[in-house]
Order: sequence, then structure tokens, then C-alpha cells
Amino acid sequence: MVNAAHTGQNGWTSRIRSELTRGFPGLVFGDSEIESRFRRDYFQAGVRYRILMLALGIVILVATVVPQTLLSVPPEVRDVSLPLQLFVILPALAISLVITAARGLQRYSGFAIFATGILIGLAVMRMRIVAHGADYDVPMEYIAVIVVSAGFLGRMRGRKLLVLALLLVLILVGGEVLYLPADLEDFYRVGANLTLIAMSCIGTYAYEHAMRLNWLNATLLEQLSTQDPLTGLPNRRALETALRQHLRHATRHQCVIGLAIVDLDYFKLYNDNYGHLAGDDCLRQVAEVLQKSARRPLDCCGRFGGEEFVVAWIGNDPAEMQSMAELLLDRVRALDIRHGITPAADSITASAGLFTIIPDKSTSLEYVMEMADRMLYAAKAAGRDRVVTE
Ligand SMILES: Nc1nc2c(ncn2[C@@H]2O[C@H](COP(=O)(O)OP(=O)(O)OP(=O)(O)O)[C@@H](O)[C@H]2O)c(=O)[nH]1
Repeated sequence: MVNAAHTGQNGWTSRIRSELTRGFPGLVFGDSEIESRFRRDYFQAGVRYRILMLALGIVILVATVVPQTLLSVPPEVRDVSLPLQLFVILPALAISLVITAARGLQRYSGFAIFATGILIGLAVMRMRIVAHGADYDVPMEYIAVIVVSAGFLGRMRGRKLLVLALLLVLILVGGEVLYLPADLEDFYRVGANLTLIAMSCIGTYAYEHAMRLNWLNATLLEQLSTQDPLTGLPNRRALETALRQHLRHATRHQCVIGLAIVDLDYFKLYNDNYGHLAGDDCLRQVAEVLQKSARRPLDCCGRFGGEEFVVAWIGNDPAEMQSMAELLLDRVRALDIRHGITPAADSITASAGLFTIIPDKSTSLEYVMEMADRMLYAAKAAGRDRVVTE
């Protein structure tokens, strides 16, 4: 939020718009920053389901291990299947679960689930081949279950799921063709498995595509609702939210917050003389100056309304903040926007009211704003084109 309050939001909005226009049939955005933000959010939205899927996998595995020790599974099958289940599949599922649940490891979750899927696929086919020698059946359907689970519950992204599915199809078909005798019934079962796998991939594609569209629209909407359309700066609502955060930060760390209200001088005259469109252009240029003056992560600026802007800094030195406010007005003056009829100067100038304080818990944003407003009033009364602070 703090960053959103001072970064170039107009650029971000148009980048999102261009993704919407361009489309994303390959399930990847052209803009790498947008892509990585989407991936992060997509993962976060699905992480609970991933954990559920892995926990379910562990429960089902344990539920199939117990009967094997009690029922009359041929010993040669059990001798292969039990170690595979207990020492390969179970640890792989457990490790994936830990990686997915642990915040610091989550970036490896996709890879862990992918590798687990391949391992389970190989283990199933190995058990199936051994079982066939003992005239016993280990269902190949587990292979399709892996793809369905990874896609629908594991929220694996479509492209990765496609690769996993292709590898599992290779393992399934390869195992059946190379190691098991041709059998009409198994032929139909392979067909049914392939259909299920294909449907999971298509379903996951459709789901992710809808999620991407939804994410772009929601992000765009959020940007538009917090952004001033003329200047691209945070609007009053976003600004107040950011300022409250800054105030809390300054209270917690007992540092100085400096809040400046910057107001253009004789702007009504400018509008009346040069027209509203020229006025708009002037506001845009001033906004750019303000944005450049509040680039650090703990700075923030926005358009409070009309020709009034707010800039806030956090630091330790009120005198430095006064210099920054003065520099800001110098830069507005340096824009050299002709304003022949201002009594203050030949070009557009601004006045600023700066209030600095080390806030405590009782310091409200309203109080800080009111104090800065009083300073602004004093700056106007003293002849404009200046910073007034306490
Ligand atoms: N072009 C343009 N003008 C705006 C916009 N928002 C507010 N204004 C104008 O800003 C002017 C503000 O005028 P005043 O509040 O009288 O202040 P001022 O003329 O700058 O006088 P001082 O602040 O006392 O120096 C009004 O004429 C508004 O119409 C905008 O988005 N675009």
C-alpha cells in the first residue's frame, strides 16, 4: 500500500489494460512483473487446497497400506508395494506438504508437487507390473487421479499441468505397452484414463484463464478506485489510507512525520485566463514534480482535491523536511509555466503548509492535516510562493 501510494499508477493501469487487450491464450502475461504478481496471488488463493490435496493423499495412502498388511495381498506384490508406498510416496507427499505449508519454502511447492506426481506415477506403474506377475491388479486409474488432483485441488498452473500430464501419459502408456501384455479390457481402461487426463487439462486451462481475466479486472478496478484520473497520483481515499499507515509507522518507531499541503497560487486566475485544459496540463506537470519528490518507500504523495496536493515524509529531521518542501516549490517554479497575471511571479508557483511532529497514540491524521492546513493558510496570507512551518 505504501508503495502504491507513490508509484506511477497510470503506467501500471495501462500495462494491465494492454494485457487485457492482447489476451493470454498461452496462459502467460507479456509483462513479467504482472505475471509474477499474478502467480503469487494465484498460489496464495490456492494454497489451502494444495495442503488439503496433499493431506488427503497421505490419508488415502495410509488407508491403503493398512489393509495390505491384513488382507491376502500376494507377498511378492506386498514386498514391492509397501516399501514404495511407505518409503517413496509417503515421504514425497509429506515433504511436499511441509514445503507448501512453510512460508519460507513455498516457492518450491510447485516443483515439489510436480516431482511427487512423477514419483507416484512411476511407483504405481512399478506396482502394477509386479502385481500383474502375481495375477493381481493395481489400478492404473491412480495415474489419472494424480492429474485431476494436481489440476483441480493442487491448483497447478495449466502449462505445468500439461507437462506433468504428458509425462504421466508416457509412463502409463509406456508401462502398458512395454511391460504388460496387450489386453482389450486394459486398452479401454487406458482410453478412459487418457480422457480423464485430457479433461483435467482442459478444465484447468479454462479455470486458470478465467482466474487470470478476473485478476486483471480486479487489479484494474482497484487501481482505478484509488487513483486520480487526471494526474495518476493516489486519490484522496488512497492518500488517507497511506497517510494513516505512515502515521502508525511514525508512532511505532517514534520518528518524525512531516506532512505538507501544497496548493497552487492563483490557479483560478490561471484557469480563467488560459482555459481549463491548460489548467489540467499544469496540474499534471505539478503532480509529476511531486511524485519525483516522494520516491523513497516511506514517502507518499497524492492529490487531495482540486489544486491541492499532499506530500508526506518520514525521517528524523524536521529541518530537512522543510528543505525538501522548499525544494519542491523550487521545482514547481522551475517548470516555468507562464502565468502572466499572478501577483506573486511570472510563472506558476505554489505555497505549502508543512507540519512536522513525532506522533503519539493520541495524534490523529485529522489533527496533522488541520495543522498543515493552518500553515498553508499562513503561507497564502504571507504572500504565497513559500513554505510555512511552525
Ligand atoms: N483545470 C482544472 N482546474 C481545477 C481542477 N480542480 C480545481 N480546479 C480549479 O482550481 C481553482 C482553485 O481556485 P481557488 O481555490 O480560488 O484558489 P486560487 O485561485 O489558486 O487562489 P489561492 O489558492 O488563494 O492562491 C478553481 O478555479 C478550480 O476550478 C482541475 O481538475 N482542473
